[in-house]
Amino acid sequence: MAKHLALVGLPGSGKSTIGRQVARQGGWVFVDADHAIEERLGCSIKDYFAQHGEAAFREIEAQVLRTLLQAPQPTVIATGGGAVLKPENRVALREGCTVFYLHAAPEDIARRLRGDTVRPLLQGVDALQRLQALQKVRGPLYREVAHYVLDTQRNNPTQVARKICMQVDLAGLSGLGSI
Ligand SMILES: Nc1ncnc2c1ncn2[C@@H]1O[C@H](COP(=O)(O)OP(=O)(O)O)[C@@H](O)[C@H]1O
Ligand SMILES: O=C(O)C1=C[C@@H](OP(=O)(O)O)[C@@H](O)[C@H](O)C1
Ligand SMILES: [Mg+2]
Repeated sequence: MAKHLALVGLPGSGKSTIGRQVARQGGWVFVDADHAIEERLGCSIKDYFAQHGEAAFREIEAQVLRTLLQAPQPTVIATGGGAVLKPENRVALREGCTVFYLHAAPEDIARRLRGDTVRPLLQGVDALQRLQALQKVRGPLYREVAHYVLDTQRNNPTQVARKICMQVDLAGLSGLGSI
């Protein structure tokens, strides 16, 4: 039985912002997986990437995700944009959560993230081109893992959060633990 609610999507799709609002609106616990990873690492994800590389980060990310999914209380989890890359993460997310894919076009996300300095995959490159490449690889993976797909482009974060809460209510998922 699914117990948690997870948000997946490209970096900048709004997982952290909207996840926090969904939890507030629905009275659930919120966890940002990236924050949990940084607590575990004792440094920023950006610094960890620079020192150890992406593959090492993905191992830690998978371990932290596994821990979060074991939480006894229903939790809204904002995943990192690359959490879907590992097949075992996709299986664990799909089985342990109701998963919402927050979709936005790379062009819109590039605008949202103009001036971003914390996302290692978007530093020192053409952000739009990188986001387009990420979308090509990850788009099918987000869709594979998602129970619901939401277009976030014409709605602000509060509106998207409200839509998610409505969907949770409609599908009888309120309380999440009793899906
Ligand atoms: N639906 C939206 N419309 C406009 N801006 C948004 C929307 N969702 C998120 N944002 C903005 O985009 C930026 C990245 O959001 P964030 O929640 O950090 O994304 P993620 O966690 O998916 O990387 C933030 O400045 C946030 O306010
Ligand atoms: O897309 C990615 O691979 C990543 C996205 C980041 O999270 P956001 O999606 O919240 O930016 C963070 O996990 C890390 O920088 C890697
Ligand atoms: Mg985030």
